[in-house]
Amino acid sequence: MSADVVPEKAMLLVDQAALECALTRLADELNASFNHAADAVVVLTVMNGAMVFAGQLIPKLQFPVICDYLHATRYDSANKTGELSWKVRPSVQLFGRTVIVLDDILDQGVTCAAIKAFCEAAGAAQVTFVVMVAKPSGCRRVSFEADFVGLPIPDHFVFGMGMDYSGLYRNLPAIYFMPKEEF
Ligand SMILES: O=P(O)(O)OC[C@H]1O[C@H](OP(=O)(O)OP(=O)(O)O)[C@H](O)[C@@H]1O
Ligand code: HPA
Repeated sequence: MSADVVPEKAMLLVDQAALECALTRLADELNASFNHAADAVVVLTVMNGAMVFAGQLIPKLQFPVICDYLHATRYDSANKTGELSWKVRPSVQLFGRTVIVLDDILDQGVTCAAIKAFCEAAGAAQVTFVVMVAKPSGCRRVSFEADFVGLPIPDHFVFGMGMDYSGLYRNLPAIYFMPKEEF
């Protein structure tokens, strides 16, 4: 997608080159941590936001993986409460498995905390959270930190690289934010 379809007043926060570096570093860290796993690792992508992140990160992983997804969202047309609503649960059995969860953004922490509780209740042996970007800990509504973070970002509403702004712009290949006065 070319820059002329970025919304007016949007500011670039992380360009494509910086994202590529962050994804390569994340993959190196994951490859170092999981290359001795005895069994295939279940990689769960959190739809919708993490689809672009996962699509770029997963091909860089060099250990056996079973790819699956879950769909959980806090905001959609049927739910404006900010509570997590589950649309699709993972299909693969998590019991006894090593699980890596990929999400695009850690903000208030509600989504990741609920997914962690779900995986633990399903009997996963180990659950590791990998997020493309993380807002500062002060943004959390529940206590949660990811195990691996691509890039720390400031507390702005961000979009692009899978993250939406009013349902749009997930296809932007970089991360943008809207200045607070425009938001
Ligand atoms: O840390 P939190 O404050 O819980 O927010 C993070 C979550 O919010 C977004 O999902 P959203 O519910 O907007 O659905 P989407 O992935 O379909 O955009 C994002 O993709 C994360 O999964
Ligand atoms: O800043 C954000 N942008 C897009 N989606 C989000 N979900 C939580 N925070 C954000």
